[in-house]
Amino acid sequence: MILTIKGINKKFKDKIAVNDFNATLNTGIYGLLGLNGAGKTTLLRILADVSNESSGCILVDGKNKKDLGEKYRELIGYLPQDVGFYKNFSAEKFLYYVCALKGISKEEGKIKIDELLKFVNLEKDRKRKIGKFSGGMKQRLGIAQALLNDPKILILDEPTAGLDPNERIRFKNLIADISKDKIVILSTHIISDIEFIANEVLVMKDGVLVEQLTPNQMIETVRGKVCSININEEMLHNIQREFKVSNIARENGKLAVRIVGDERPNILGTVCRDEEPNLEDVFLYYFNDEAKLEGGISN
Ligand SMILES: Nc1ncnc2c1ncn2[C@@H]1O[C@H](COP(=O)(O)OP(=O)(O)OP(=O)(O)O)[C@@H](O)[C@H]1O
Repeated sequence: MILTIKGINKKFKDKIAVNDFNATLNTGIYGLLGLNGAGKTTLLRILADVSNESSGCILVDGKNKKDLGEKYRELIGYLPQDVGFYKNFSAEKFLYYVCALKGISKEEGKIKIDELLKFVNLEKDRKRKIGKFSGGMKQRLGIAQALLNDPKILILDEPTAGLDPNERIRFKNLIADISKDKIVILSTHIISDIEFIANEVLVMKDGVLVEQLTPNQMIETVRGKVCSININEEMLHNIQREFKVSNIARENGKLAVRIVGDERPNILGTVCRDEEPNLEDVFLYYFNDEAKLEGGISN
């Protein structure tokens, strides 16, 4: 299956949220990466057919979303940022409710619900009220509801938001498992969420697709632009002001500072060492000054 996003534009009054977005997606996992407000949700809502594009079109194997109508929606599984769970519903009741909305019969639904609750590891919690679920459990239930109609295109909007590290790993494994015969599109602003599972990363900035590359290709785009230097602590402030710092660590009483960018510091008596780039460096490079180093100095 080939999903073609062709010249998609979305305008809200005078705001262009998605700007001439073009991409071709095959089976596999695609990470849609961008800062808050980049236009990810807007694009995913258009792909999920809950919002209309201002112009452009979405094609599945060359057929227009608008002409396919209901047939298009049957291909889609969608996990929005806010699912709108009913707190008093049990997991099982909620899934039956979604089946009804999707036009899946009770008999067919029962088989699918049993299978999916097992798959997302919520079988023993099926009778529990969603109001008592953790963030990770809710996300797994969200995935289950998106998979009820066995979609060929799975759209996940910030699926790892609010998950703890363990839940994140479990969730990533689940996605990798699902993606064998599907197009999975997953939006995030956290690079580690897609580092090892995405076949391709689509970098979105101010509504525009700026790159569509494999994680390795992305890393290659910053090769030669990552270095580290050892400095005294009092120099850190100046370095941070002038360069993009991706990591700071203490080393023998000095600070080892990792820097990303086209330019390198030229400090008398210090040597700039070339470093092997990683996706964190890529993120910092693409998102420039908007992305700030979170956390402090690692020891
Ligand atoms: N209904 C709307 N009316 C007006 N402006 C909107 C509307 N929806 C989104 N926008 C604007 O479009 C831009 C893109 O928003 P969008 O939610 O798609 O970004 P995002 O990348 O998903 O960010 P986030 O991660 O914060 O959800 C933002 O500037 C947002 O304020």
